[in-house]
Amino acid sequence: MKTSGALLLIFILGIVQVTSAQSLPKVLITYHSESGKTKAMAEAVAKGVSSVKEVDFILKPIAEVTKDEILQASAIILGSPVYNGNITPEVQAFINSWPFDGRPLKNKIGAVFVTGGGFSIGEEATMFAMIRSMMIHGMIIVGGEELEAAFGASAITGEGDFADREVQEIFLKKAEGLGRRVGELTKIKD
Ligand SMILES: Cc1cc2nc3c(=O)[nH]c(=O)nc-3n(C[C@H](O)[C@H](O)[C@H](O)COP(=O)(O)O)c2cc1C
Repeated sequence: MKTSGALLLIFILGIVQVTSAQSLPKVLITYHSESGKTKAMAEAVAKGVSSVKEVDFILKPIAEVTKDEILQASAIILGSPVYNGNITPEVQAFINSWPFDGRPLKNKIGAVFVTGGGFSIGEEATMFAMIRSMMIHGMIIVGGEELEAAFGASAITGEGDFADREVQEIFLKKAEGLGRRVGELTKIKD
């Protein structure tokens, strides 16, 4: 009798654990990156999200994201390199693939990050291209923790001291702060 009681308790605890693991809000961090700079920013965003307890995240390139992952995410943090002052065609195609009928993305949190070769040759325009699309879907837009990441996190990767190097710490910190803020707000909201 005692043994069966203990087994029942273990079974119930197992169910509770599985249920609570399943119900954690999820942040989808996704990006396009050809030479690794935007990927490095995405990893820093993930570091920020992972510092928040009871929030899960998925980190993967846009090419690997499924429709279910988009639908199930409580927040989407999207990253693009700047190409000719804009998002890349791959990021545009990804956004175009988001389900629209019934506006299933409405009230999900949205945030953005970019990397661009130079100062003031497209990084803000690229952030706003993604933000505009997110707002068309009814998403709630969130900027970074710092004033210097007000619209999202950006990194300069090809000009002056920032050329021919890894993405610099000052930019990675902005990305991390963005992830942490989105994580915290996702937790409050869900
Ligand atoms: C086709 C192409 C167009 C680009 N256009 C711009 C641009 O308009 N402005 C800018 O700041 N950087 C531009 N860049 C530089 C990239 O945005 C920059 O190198 C970025 O960090 C690359 O990201 P990735 O390493 O994740 O691919 C361009 C790069 C390519 C390949």
